[in-house]
Amino acid sequence: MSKPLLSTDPVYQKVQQYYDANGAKINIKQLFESDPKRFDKFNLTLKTPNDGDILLDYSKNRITDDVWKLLLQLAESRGLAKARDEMFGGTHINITEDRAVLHTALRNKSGKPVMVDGKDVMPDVLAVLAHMKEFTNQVLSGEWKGYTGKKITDVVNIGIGGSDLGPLMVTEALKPFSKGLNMHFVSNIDGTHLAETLKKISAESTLFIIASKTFTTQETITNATSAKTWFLETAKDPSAVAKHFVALSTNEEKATAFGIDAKNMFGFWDWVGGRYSLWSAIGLSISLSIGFENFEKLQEGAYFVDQHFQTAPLDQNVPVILALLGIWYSNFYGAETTALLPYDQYLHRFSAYFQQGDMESNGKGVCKSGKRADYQTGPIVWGEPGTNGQHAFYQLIHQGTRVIPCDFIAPAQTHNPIAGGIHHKLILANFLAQTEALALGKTEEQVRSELEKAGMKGEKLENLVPHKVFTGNRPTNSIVVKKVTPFVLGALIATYEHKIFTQGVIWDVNSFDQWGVELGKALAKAIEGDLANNDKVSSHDSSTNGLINFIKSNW
Ligand SMILES: O=P(O)(O)OC[C@H]1O[C@@](O)(CO)[C@@H](O)[C@@H]1O
Repeated sequence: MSKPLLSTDPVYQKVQQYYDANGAKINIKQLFESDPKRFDKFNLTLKTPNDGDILLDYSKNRITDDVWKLLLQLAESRGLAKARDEMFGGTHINITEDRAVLHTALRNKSGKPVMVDGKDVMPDVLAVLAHMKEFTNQVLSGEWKGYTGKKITDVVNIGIGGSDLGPLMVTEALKPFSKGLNMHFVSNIDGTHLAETLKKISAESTLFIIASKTFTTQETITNATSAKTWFLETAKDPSAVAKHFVALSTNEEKATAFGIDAKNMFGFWDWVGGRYSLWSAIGLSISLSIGFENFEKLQEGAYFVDQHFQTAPLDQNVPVILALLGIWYSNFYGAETTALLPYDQYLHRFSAYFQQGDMESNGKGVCKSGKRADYQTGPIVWGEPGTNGQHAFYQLIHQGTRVIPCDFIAPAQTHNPIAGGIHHKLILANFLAQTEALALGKTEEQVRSELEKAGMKGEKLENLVPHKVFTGNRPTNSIVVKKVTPFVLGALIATYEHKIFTQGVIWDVNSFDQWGVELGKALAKAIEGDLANNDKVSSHDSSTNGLINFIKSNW
């Protein structure tokens, strides 16, 4: 049963009224001045079994007790609890594809069944995990040999979107846990991506993973075909393919048609969305990189947050808190983007991962009811690791005209305490300073006083002052973990998955289909034909005709 448009929800309208009356007056610095213990009220700690605490500090936000209560009521009025139970319960909440959404089943450590259409899917899930474990151990032990008898030294994951971004992000984030294989990721159909990778590997000691939920994605099949051709130029014997190619897919028919041996197939199911699939067979490259035991710890971290998300009261629920803050800024303050800023170099692909995770889930303009949303839905997600971002775009975040809610993520401990730990102390100091500066800013009086102390005066000083004022009042969340471990990373990823889910419920969009990627693919197919010869084209709009004809006159 579809919901009324968010804008017609009585609680939403109360939030709007509160915003209209107070939004412009809420000032983070004043909130801290009026309540020096503000942090105590707006922070939450998750106590993990063996990986330390995870702290969420959401006090540096433009929220008062009153609006926070209203936002929590909004989550209730939009039926979050019921929607959450439907997801975990296997209801076909992906209504346009008539599918359940159960990436959570992949990491279900309860020992209890998960029913999809009357069938417990856990035996199949566990069977694939067992196959992944066996294969991982065979490769890492050297038992699995290439066609010349050499052990595998390099793994090339060929996939795109959810079949690339998750494995790439996680293997980068958990490099300290690497078991020693050289990991490569090829995603772009631009031949450069594969060509540059092939320069680094030897056919006889490389395992190619063809990762594709549908096994129809043009980029992946093109790259896989070229990789197989390259491989056979050396190996010659087609039977060697079975030792060097495996497939991760829901489509066994297409994978075997490609030439993958059925026993080298690692399957998953249509109730696993591509951008939620790293927990599935798609995570095989992760398992090969860090070992199956660490892959399971990654899953356990996600399961820990699944439990938290399902059981914690909404006002003590980390994904819900992050979701409601995002709604407050996007639907009321008009923020169009949100920045993910990990202060940990290993997490350098974290933001890129959630560009797909968030924007492909909630980048929807039509609600589940079929009505067009007359309010903002999914934000633009972006970001780079600190401190690099500080030297690229923090000028805009600090002094620009836009509200950019930022999530900072930082580990108390580094994996690389080089130079006596000074590097880590400095990155932590920068992380802490940035959130403080964004919240509190620097007043005109402070600027003037500083410039006068530096000996500046008169017109020169007056002209400079406005340019050096920091308005502050720029909202941030800080998530601090003890150390980035497989468990902690799994918890972080699941936290954001459930934040995205929660926002999708409130906006009433289907967070689990992605029809928006289809039109471009279809048009590309048509243009492929135009590029098959040197004839001038005139069948498109004048821009596309002009572009095609220019390319043809220059190739
Ligand atoms: O895993 P596959 O089926 O090759 O899809 C790859 C990616 O393509 C999409 O854009 C869907 O077409 C993403 O949703 C998906 O993760």
